[in-house]
Amino acid sequence: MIDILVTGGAGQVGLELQRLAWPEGVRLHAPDRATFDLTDPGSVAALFASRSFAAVINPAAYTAVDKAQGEVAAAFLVNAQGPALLAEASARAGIPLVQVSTDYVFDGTKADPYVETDPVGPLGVYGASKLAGELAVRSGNPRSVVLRTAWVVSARRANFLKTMLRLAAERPALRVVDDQRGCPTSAADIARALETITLRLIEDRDAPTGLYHFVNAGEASWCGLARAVLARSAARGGPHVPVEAIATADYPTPARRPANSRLATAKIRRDFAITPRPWQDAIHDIVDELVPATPLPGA
Ligand SMILES: NC(=O)C1=CN([C@@H]2O[C@H](COP(=O)(O)OP(=O)(O)OC[C@H]3O[C@@H](n4cnc5c(N)ncnc54)[C@H](OP(=O)(O)O)[C@@H]3O)[C@@H](O)[C@H]2O)C=CC1
Ligand SMILES: Cc1cn([C@H]2C[C@H](O)[C@@H](COP(=O)(O)OP(=O)(O)O[C@H]3O[C@@H](C)C(=O)[C@@H](O)[C@H]3O)O2)c(=O)[nH]c1=O
Ligand SMILES: [Mg+2]
Repeated sequence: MIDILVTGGAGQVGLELQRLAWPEGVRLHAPDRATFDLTDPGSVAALFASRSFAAVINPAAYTAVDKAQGEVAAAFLVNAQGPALLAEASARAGIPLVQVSTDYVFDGTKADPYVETDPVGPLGVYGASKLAGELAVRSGNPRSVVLRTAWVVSARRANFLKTMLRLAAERPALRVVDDQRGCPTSAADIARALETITLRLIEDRDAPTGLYHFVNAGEASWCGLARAVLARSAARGGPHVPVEAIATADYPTPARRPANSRLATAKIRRDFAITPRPWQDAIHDIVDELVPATPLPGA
């Protein structure tokens, strides 16, 4: 039996990893936070002593971008110290580690999509803590992949897509920033990419390691994403309201966010033969799950 440890099993990506059909003979272990705290050295040691894993996937994180500005220690504990402990334990066990990271490691000043070799420069605590996690993983376990993704959406847990549907049901109109551009990405698609990478690392000692970007194809502003979500909702008889395009200056937040955090995916396409689908297709699947189609009158 091939046992794979998945952290943060109740999060967006952790849940989708468990919804995937894994090959026969592969078993996921996704302990909840009450039974496994990745920031506690004793908890990590006990889990690794309890069975021999073939690989670790770490999507667990402190993901509250604005709140992190006032909770620096808590963000670094989960996003940097946790990954450092996992890197140490997995390296000692001689197994690969796949870490999930973020587009918010970039400052957003580049005109084009970011590639893996571009310099980083996080604008906030969340991005800085995730960057520290990347470095801890890469230095602590050479058999590791750090997968940067962005703008994660799914039908479960809290995310921007679900916020837009909720607000559309509560308000006559929405105002959403149109000058931050990125790549909306389905948690289910991230889970499939993680599966491909992890199985490859388990099977092949010479599998590629290091930094990779994975996002759905295409790009959007938050305003564009909101409009696409509500258009799909409207088509199914769900909540929809007009979305006004505003500037970042008109929507003040505690954390600064990059104006451009689009990620280029040529490297993961080449090394892992992973082909991301357009973000619009992913958004349709998720909205369709959340907004059951209303039959037409008389139908
Ligand atoms: N969400 C996004 O838009 C983006 C996310 N990412 C990265 O992708 C990864 C997955 O994100 P996503 O699925 O959205 O995250 P979620 O916030 O949905 O889930 C994170 C999970 O981590 C768990 N967790 C937090 N602290 C600990 C701890 N100390 N020990 C064990 N588990 C812990 C949470 O537990 P609990 O259930 O108790 O809250 C939760 O289940 C993260 O690494 C994130 O940084 C990258 C780009 C965009
Ligand atoms: C709710 C709302 C947000 N906004 C703006 C605020 C912000 O600039 C932008 C996105 O809002 P959110 O706070 O939902 O998104 P944010 O928490 O910044 O999302 C980020 O999460 C972390 C975990 C990541 O790693 C990133 O890739 C990214 O997905 O939209 C509006 O303009 N109008 C609104 O009604
Ligand atoms: Mg948020």
